[in-house]
Amino acid sequence: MEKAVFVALDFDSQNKVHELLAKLGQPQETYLKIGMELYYHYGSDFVEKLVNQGYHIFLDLKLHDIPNTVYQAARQIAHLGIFCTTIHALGGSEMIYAAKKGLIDGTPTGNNTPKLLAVTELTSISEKILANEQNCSLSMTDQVVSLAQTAKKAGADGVICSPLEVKKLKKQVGSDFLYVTPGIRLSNSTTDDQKRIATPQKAKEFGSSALVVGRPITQAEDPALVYREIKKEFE
Ligand SMILES: O=C(O)c1cc(=O)[nH]c(=O)n1[C@@H]1O[C@H](COP(=O)(O)O)[C@@H](O)[C@H]1O
Repeated sequence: MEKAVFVALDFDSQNKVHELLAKLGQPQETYLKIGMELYYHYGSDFVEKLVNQGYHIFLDLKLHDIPNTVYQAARQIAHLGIFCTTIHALGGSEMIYAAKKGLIDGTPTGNNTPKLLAVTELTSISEKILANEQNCSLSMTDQVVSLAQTAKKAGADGVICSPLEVKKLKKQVGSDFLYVTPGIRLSNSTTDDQKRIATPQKAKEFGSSALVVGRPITQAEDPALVYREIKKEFE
């Protein structure tokens, strides 16, 4: 996982996924993220197909429910042979603990338990939205640190956050925890709906463990070129 670049497959059809993978021309060790869009369309068969082809799959379903429901869902997810999955840290420590236990209990003997990543504040949330809509009196960084501390205590393996928070997180939460960062944009990319962004180079300087990149790669004229550029900048 260290220094992985997860390509976010935010597509509405399998054909588009296969077209992109053919363009990337990458062998099996590629890290891919499957999100709600593909999962709700094709279900777990599609996930298992890519797992069986040897890809490292980040299944991003962002679970957020009562602990028992999340435990049962995580137990099912653990059968799929995926590399990591997500929950919302805002669900609280009991829910995070239940997710971790579900992943452990559901992992078939001999397989690795999927890593559990807790989403802190989405990278589409600004300081202003945090204050005005979530009524949070902490600064963004302090709120992310607080959620990460809760997630770590409850057994998560890492968090999803913006690269902008990683430096402080490493100091206050520790280096023995994963900091996986979306909100990645090259200096010439559009920001789209992302608010807390950084370049791969900056993410590297701040200490991100891994990147999540969607549109800058998937919507590029030459996705393989951009993918290689991002990997080179980050590694
Ligand atoms: O959990 C995530 O992966 C995630 C968390 C977050 O805070 N922000 C965020 O953008 N993501 C995901 O990362 C990807 C970013 O996509 P792009 O903005 O197209 O690079 C999307 O698949 C999002 O679902």
